[in-house]
Amino acid sequence: MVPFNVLFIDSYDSFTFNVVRLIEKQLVNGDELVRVTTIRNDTFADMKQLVGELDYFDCVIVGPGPGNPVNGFDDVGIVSCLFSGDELAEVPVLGICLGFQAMCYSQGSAIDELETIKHGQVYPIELLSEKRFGIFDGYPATFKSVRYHSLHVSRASPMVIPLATTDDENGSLLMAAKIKQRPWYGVQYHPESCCSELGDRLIKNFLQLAYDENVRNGRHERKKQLYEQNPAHFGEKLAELDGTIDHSCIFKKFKPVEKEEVSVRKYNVSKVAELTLKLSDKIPDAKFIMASSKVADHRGEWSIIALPNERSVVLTHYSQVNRTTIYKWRDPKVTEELISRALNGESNEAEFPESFQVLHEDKSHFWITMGEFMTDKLVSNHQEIPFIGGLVGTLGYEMGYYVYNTVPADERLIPDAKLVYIENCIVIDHTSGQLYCISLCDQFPAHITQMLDECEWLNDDNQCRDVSWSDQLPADVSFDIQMPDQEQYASAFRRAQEYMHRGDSYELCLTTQTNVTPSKRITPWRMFQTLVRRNPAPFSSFFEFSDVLNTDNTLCLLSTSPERFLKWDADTCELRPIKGTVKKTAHTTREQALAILRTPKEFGENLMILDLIRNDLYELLPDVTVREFMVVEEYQTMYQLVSVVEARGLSSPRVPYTGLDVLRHSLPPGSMTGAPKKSSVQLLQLHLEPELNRGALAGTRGLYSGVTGYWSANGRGDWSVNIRLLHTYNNGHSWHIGAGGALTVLSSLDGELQEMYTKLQSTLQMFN
Ligand SMILES: C=C(O[C@@H]1C=C(C(=O)O)C=C[C@H]1O)C(=O)O
Ligand SMILES: NC(=O)CC[C@H](N)C(=O)O
Repeated sequence: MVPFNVLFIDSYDSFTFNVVRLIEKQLVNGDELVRVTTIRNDTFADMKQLVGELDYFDCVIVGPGPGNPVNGFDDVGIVSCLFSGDELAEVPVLGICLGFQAMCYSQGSAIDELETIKHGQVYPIELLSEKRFGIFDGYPATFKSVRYHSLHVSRASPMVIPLATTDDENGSLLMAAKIKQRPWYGVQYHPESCCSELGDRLIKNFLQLAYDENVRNGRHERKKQLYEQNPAHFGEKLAELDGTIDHSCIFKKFKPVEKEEVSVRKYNVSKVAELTLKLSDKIPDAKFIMASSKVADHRGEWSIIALPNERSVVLTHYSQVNRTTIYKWRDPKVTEELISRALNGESNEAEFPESFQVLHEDKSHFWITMGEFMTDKLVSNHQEIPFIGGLVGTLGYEMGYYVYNTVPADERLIPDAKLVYIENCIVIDHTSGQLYCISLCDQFPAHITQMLDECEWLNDDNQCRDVSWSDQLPADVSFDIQMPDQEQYASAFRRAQEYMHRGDSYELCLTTQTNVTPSKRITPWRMFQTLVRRNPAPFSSFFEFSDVLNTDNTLCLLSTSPERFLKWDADTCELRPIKGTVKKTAHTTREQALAILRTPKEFGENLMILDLIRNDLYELLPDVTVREFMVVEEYQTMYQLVSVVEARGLSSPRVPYTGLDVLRHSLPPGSMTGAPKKSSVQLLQLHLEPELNRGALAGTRGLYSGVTGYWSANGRGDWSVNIRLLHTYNNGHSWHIGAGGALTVLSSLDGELQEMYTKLQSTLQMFN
């Protein structure tokens, strides 16, 4: 039987797939499955192209999005002209938010900016008394729904039949309507938000109305005939439209096998978090650390010390020149000069040492390179341990969707991603007090196990806590600190407000860059030791890559991140977006922080990102739930509002994706962009941040706002957001610190400036 087909038109919104999944969950006419085909608002250049496709669909749903339907195709694509001609006259349509506004506008209604804008706010929607049928069949007189809009239907034309309203500071506002003589319906609110009630009923009612309408007007019969004439062609047509949005996977999923060479040696150790750093300090070899310097529920339970060796392969991507280098860690034949010539295309392969390769590929293909690199290394061993070896490293902000490294190719080349393949590691479970020395090839360094065997304090909490290093940096070093310019910040803030008032974004995470130059280089390890003492956090990371010998062109990253971006195991993904920040003073209690963090401003800020994260997950996975809703977490210098979202289904044979796909797909982290992601990222990168961060590299964020973590050989992964970190591209001769926060229409300049400084201080304080 041919399913009930819905054409969904997406305006590059960050809530799209929340709606799409809601539609797919419904059954029409009791038992007909619903199939949704999603296209973008610019997939077709005009209505003539789209009209030929309509007979394949039972109805059209026009989703939310940035922009204003009044501004035409450039702003909202085909949504600007969907309703103006007769092409859709008989087609049942549901417009949501932007789609609703476009529909009403086409009928002669006026669209204007709201006086008081609502982004991520819950309101009672009141049905006009006689309208509790049709799309509102079975509804109570009022129900709660989330609003995300700057614009509204300020004057409804006579063609618009009002169905629902809400009241706020703006007066009474139109929240739902039907168009006269057309099977067209629309809602201004967002039925798909996780804080909206009865969203599924609205969709179900609409789909049923669409079915009944099509039976009446003959469209149902036409679609049936089209299908019966050539079912294969019908299917191909839908597949072709589905393919207009790239949902390919990085590599074909397979079941890895157990490998005998994997060795694990266990020690009982103290549960004290400082153990990791104290132990690291005793290991003279190079190491990368993903440590918990603050153990808390569900995060920071594990610490990892990854030990690179001469067999470790280093993958580095430079999107400025679309090239990836692959070589062995500290291979004496791989020099800075060789890399530089290879990246600029000045050398040929015959000159390359054996371990060295350069791939000409864009950042999107880099993910495939990662996947190919790992496919023969994935094993089924030790699923209970989060990391057993594998790729560790960092992916910068510009690796994400819609962001580009805008530093010209003839300027200094900045890596956007660096990952090192690790065969040996120490993994510590702080909750059970277990330490594992793991080798993927049964060659764990003997001198380290010997050191552990002889170590007398591994089990002694007090001795573990007693770290010997200072919380101060060496007194003979001074620091030149270039802070963000307040005037520039104020100007960017005001322009951000204009964009949000115009409806181009609902939330913008505006960030600044601070540069610190020490009078004398301090080793990254010494810097990190002080940083973690000053600002302990569950996701502290230390990466001094030093992957090429004899060069200062080396990437280092010292992070004290409070925020997990994405963790995955065999079936489940977990994301923990933080949105909402209160500075800690001697007088703020947790209760007071909670009261502030639950005000409309912080609530809306968090909800928008929560819905965005649901969307990013729903795009690939069928089962997404909000496990924790806006809880307060306490850190050294601030309180933060955190939500936890979980998605299941990675192990399902119906899901072609792996955790790596989810990671690729959901970068950059929504908590660092704002919503909708595409428009917000572009406004930030092209219009707001270049001037504000003139000292930085042409408006790029670099490692800040990216992620750091691992993809383990046993298939698991865990990545934290690159915030509260220092990073350097020149081995610590100068450091960059990013700090920022999400702006909404409820933000005040002073409040946001304070928040940005509070975050900046969490790292900058180490220089005092
Ligand atoms: C932008 C930063 O932090 C992000 C923004 C937050 C906010 O707006 O409340 C909170 C945590 C991070 O997701 C930063 O620390 O620089
Ligand atoms: N969520 C939306 O669809 C928003 C529509 C429109 N851009 C507005 O801001 O009002």
